[in-house]
Amino acid sequence: MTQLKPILSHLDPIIPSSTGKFKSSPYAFHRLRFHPRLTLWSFLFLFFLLIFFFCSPPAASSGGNKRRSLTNTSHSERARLSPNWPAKAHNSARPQSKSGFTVLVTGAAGFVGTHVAVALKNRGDGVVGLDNFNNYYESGLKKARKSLLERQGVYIIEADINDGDLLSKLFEVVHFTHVMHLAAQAGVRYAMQNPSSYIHSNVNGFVSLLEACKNANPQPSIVWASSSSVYGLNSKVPFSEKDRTDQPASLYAATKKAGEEIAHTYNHIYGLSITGLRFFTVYGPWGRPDMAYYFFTKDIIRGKEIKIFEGADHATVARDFTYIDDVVKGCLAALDTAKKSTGSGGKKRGAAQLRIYNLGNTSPVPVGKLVSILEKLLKVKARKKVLAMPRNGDVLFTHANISLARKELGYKPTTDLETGLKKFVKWYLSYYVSAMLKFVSPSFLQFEMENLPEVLLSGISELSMSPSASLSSYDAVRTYTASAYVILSNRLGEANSTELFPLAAGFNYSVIDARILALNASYFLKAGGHFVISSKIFSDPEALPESSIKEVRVNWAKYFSEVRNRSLDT
Ligand SMILES: O=C(O)[C@H]1O[C@H](OP(=O)(O)OP(=O)(O)OC[C@H]2O[C@@H](n3ccc(=O)[nH]c3=O)[C@H](O)[C@@H]2O)[C@H](O)[C@@H](O)[C@H]1O
Repeated sequence: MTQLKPILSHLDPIIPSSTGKFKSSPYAFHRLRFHPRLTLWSFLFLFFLLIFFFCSPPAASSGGNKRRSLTNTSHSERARLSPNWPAKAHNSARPQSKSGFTVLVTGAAGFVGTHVAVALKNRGDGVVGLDNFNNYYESGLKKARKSLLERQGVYIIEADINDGDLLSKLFEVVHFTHVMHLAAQAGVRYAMQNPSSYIHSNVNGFVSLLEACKNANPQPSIVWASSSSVYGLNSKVPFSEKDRTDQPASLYAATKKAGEEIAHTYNHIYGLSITGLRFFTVYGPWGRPDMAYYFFTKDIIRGKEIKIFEGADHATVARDFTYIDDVVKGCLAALDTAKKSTGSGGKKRGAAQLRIYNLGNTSPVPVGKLVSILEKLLKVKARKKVLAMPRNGDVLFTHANISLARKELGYKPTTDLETGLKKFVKWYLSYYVSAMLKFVSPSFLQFEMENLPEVLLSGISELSMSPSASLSSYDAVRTYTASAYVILSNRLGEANSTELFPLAAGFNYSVIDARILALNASYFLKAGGHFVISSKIFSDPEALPESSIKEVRVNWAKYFSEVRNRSLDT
């Protein structure tokens, strides 16, 4: 009976709640002893409470059938942080230039976060990154961005912005002058699959961060990423900051709009200086694989059909695609022009700056045009399917009016879509090819990354082989074969014969296409062949039945012995 006391204390007002004040009262004991029903109900209550506690899913990972649960660094996983993270953060935060800022970049392993963190570091600011490394998209890309940042001297803390304790500790260790808040659950359409992840990051996470900022002494100035999606169903073009933003078309947009209102509150009550930036479909190298330009590139290369959305009555869907370097300049200008927060230690001391700006390109481009630019750059014809835009949060078009940002931030985008996509495609191919090249001897392949798009079609002559290239180097690759397969139609004696090739393992199948095509191209070139790649990757190689995988392996081995013999003959 005694072990029930703390629990019963919440149920029975006659037992004092504070254990220190608890005195064993014969009256109380008497009441307990003579109310068996109360005891039974208490047991039941306790039982159901425990069941609820252990069975309820965390907010970020609540998912229905179609939902994907995102893994975030939870508070309990903080043990994964290196024990000397405060010292590392402290070092990383030290500005190199005299007038440099000390900036916390949240979402630093994300697309925009990585670019902004590098730009800040390069100009002499002290930068600490924070990222939860969730699995919304391929974690390898986030890790590669992290390595890039580490090479630049930026330390990233692996933690979630919802971890208030960690944030308070961080703000004690480092006196940030600025916070560039880019951590968010991105993506418009995914909000229908996993709505709670948007509330977790974009609402709860934002509040958690603002709480830490408001309590910090000194309070930092905050610049954060809102979104063009807040314009929702607004039809007045181009979108101006004065236009209505009360008709969000997706939960993503609604959470970004909520963020703008939350920013107002924290500015009003606590004197935090806050600047929101409405990004317009930002694209470029190190981009996000969930965005159309990125997965269109992947799918065009692999010959997979892409869906192009259109509005009612075949209306064109268009976006004001904005190149990453232009957006980074806008972010830095927002930090540079941000006034100081006025509060300290959680108290407001005067009115503080509150701003919102569009960061777009001011020239919307139809999605069809985006695809034709990619086709031109990749020299591969896309397999297109035009579809009515699903009702999943998308809007028909976006178009930024950037007069305000131009006037107050000096923001002036200079990159048109074709120029920006050219840089993206170059990066895409070099990123995925260079990763593959780690598996082969450096002398095996030497080619100009610039020429890779040629390779993908028929430009085998563009490929320059190292004189020391040898077939045995290819065998080295073979040892890594495993999880993914590509069909190559080759013209090496057997016109249009189709073979299944195992691809290099150690990578997610979705990221290897270009590397593999280049490798196979090199091999066949070495073998004296000419061939056209009409490649197609299985949409889900994991789904191949085990029996067919075995068969493929046998075919593969046979194939290579045949090819080797042939190449020796030539
Ligand atoms: O500015 C923003 O605030 C948002 O920009 C981005 O959203 P969106 O503009 O929707 O970009 P993205 O998905 O690349 O679709 C581009 C176009 O391709 C069309 N689209 C898309 C998929 C497809 O299969 N077919 C297609 O036609 C589609 O209809 C659309 O017209 C960010 O993802 C988001 O996080 C947020 O930052």
